[in-house]
Amino acid sequence: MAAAICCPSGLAAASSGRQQPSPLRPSSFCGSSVASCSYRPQLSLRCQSRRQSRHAQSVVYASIKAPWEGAPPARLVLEDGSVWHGTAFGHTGTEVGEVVFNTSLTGYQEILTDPSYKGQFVCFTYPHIGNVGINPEDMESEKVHLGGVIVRDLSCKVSNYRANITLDEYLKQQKVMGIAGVDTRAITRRLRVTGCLNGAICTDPSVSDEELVARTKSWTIVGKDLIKEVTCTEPYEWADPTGEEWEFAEQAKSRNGAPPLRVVAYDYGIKHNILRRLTSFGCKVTVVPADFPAEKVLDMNPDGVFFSNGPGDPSAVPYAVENAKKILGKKPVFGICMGHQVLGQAFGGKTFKLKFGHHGGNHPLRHTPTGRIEISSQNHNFAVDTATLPPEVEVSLINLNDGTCAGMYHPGLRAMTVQSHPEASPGPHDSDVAFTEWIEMVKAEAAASKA
Ligand SMILES: NC(=O)CC[C@H](N)C(=O)O
Repeated sequence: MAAAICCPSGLAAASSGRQQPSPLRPSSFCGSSVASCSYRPQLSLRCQSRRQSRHAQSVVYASIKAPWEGAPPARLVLEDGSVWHGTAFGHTGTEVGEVVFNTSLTGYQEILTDPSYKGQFVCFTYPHIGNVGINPEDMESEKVHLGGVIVRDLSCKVSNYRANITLDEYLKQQKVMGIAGVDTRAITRRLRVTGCLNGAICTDPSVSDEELVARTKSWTIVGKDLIKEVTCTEPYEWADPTGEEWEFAEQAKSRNGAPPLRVVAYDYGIKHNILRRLTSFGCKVTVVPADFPAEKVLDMNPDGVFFSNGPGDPSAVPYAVENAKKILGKKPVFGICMGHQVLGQAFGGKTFKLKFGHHGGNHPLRHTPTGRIEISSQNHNFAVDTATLPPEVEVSLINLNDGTCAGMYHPGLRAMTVQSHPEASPGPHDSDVAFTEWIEMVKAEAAASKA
């Protein structure tokens, strides 16, 4: 049975009486032998404040026990029947979601707090996760939205002057489950062959593998409106720009003295760095809930309207598409990721589910008008079907890994979209030019309306 070959124990092993994983050797957690591992048990967090810690402290020791000491066993059960035994971190219990793999080498905190991962478990292909802890500055939203975290090797120490909590502690606080010590490479290869699979992470030994498989099979992300679970409830203003290290875009640098551009941003699960980036480009941003009526947005008479990233199936949010249709042609619009998929449908196109999606920081794109190649950060499982788009829509960006649509222009409706994340932090900045392009469009329209 395939499961028995590529994971330490499959259903066959479990049903033959082997319910618990064999104890993991310490070396499988910290990547070094016990003797060379500098983990110190039971020390409280030593990183007090950013300024104090910047020069004096570079290492935060976890207040938790070493991951292999006393951590409860956990299982990841996939809907194909494979069972992956490991060790729990974060919250305990049982959770079901769609398993996706992310190939980013850095940025697990940004991934955890990206609302677009709602309903999904992220399997990190980078083998060593947790080494920079969690800090208050790199949040992409107020909380963790994804359903579960799958890692090969949970770091036993935190080395980052900005960190104030370990990954394990943060996930406990957030009541989100993690499993460590599983073969993330084998899981990723499986997902690449079969496509995305639903999975269950479970720390409860009284729940059988068979029951967990059944639960994964009766769950689906398709057709679910997950946006309503992550959007804001009331409109709010955003005023915080990106920091100095982001001052590489001429457009953002030359904003001084210019009156702000007024932008309304639909919040489908908006990432903070999108808001910071728009602010850096001179926008005064009002964020509105996902179902905020288009008429009210138009009454606010903004210079431009933005449609954000967000979780789940874009075909399950017709109200968002209807609002977008009412705004198209009346204001310059820009959509990122879910926003791109909503606008694609508003243009008349359809979306479909990719085999295993795009999740990582090194996806190559070609900008069709110029031939420019961008390395982009990506996180999506659905895509716009170019064959369904009307002829007025130009496919502006193509994903060079699989030829799918990564961006659109609708010149007649003054609309542009990108499927990738030009704001990605951390991430390549090649796609930041998308903000420059849209801001030019908004400025031109604002100038024309005043003339
Ligand atoms: N990052 C996003 O906005 C994700 C878009 C959509 N939820 C998808 O998975 O395709």
